[in-house]
Amino acid sequence: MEQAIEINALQKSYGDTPVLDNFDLSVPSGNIFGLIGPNGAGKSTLIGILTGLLDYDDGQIIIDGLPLTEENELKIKRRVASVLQPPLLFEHFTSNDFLHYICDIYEIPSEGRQPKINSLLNYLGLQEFEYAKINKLSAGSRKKLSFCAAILSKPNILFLDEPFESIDVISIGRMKTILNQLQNKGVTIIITSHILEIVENLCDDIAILHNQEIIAYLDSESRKELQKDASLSEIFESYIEIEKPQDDVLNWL
Ligand SMILES: Nc1ncnc2c1ncn2[C@@H]1O[C@H](COP(=O)(O)OP(=O)(O)OP(=O)(O)O)[C@@H](O)[C@H]1O
Repeated sequence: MEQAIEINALQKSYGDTPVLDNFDLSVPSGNIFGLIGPNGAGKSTLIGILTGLLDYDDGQIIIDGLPLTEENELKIKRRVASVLQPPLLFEHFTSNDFLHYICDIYEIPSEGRQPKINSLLNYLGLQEFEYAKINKLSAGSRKKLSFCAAILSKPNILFLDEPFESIDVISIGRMKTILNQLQNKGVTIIITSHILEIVENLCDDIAILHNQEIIAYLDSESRKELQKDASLSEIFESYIEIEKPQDDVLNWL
């Protein structure tokens, strides 16, 4: 099976503290891939590295068949898009100007652009904010706008770091519909989320990141087997060894 992303022996530390240690991961092409893990596990750090925003110390990364080197960086950036946490936006642009700017960067033809922008804004409940300055938008609207920008750039690989945080249920449903359509077109989607019910329903393969490495990789076969008797939350808890607090620890409440 072709891999959209291949990571070998990746090392990343902040100062003396390792976050990813001898880290390996492959994501199959066309997968909606869920990366889950406790707070501070390193999910955003990994997404930051894969989107070229963060440096790493050692290791090999191949994205869409191209080794992540300085030479390939621009080519890779043209093939991937991301929604980061917090989303990267230009605060003083209007929503509409921002989306046009993204289209310019990705050389999306100007003909037919506005109807595409409007249909996305409309579909995700952002139409009334078309001419609003981004710094006036709510947290959920900012995230949805960042999602629109990522979709407009027509990526081969889409990185979504906590895409559903602050989003209302109707918009979540619509984002999921868009993601399923993109998958049907062959796009690979990598999602980090703490909302395990969504990950469970939306994702194909799921990996658990903990203690600087992938401690479990659940492909569709192993998920079928494990999820006969347990939800993803229960599976997650069974893998993450967290010291249980004593029952009376919050008696002071
Ligand atoms: N710029 C930074 N400098 C120093 N340490 C950092 C920096 N960014 C992240 N860290 C640390 O790296 C570790 C991994 O952080 P990261 O944000 O990647 O985790 P995460 O899995 O995305 O967490 P969460 O689920 O809470 O968003 C944490 O211990 C965090 O404190």
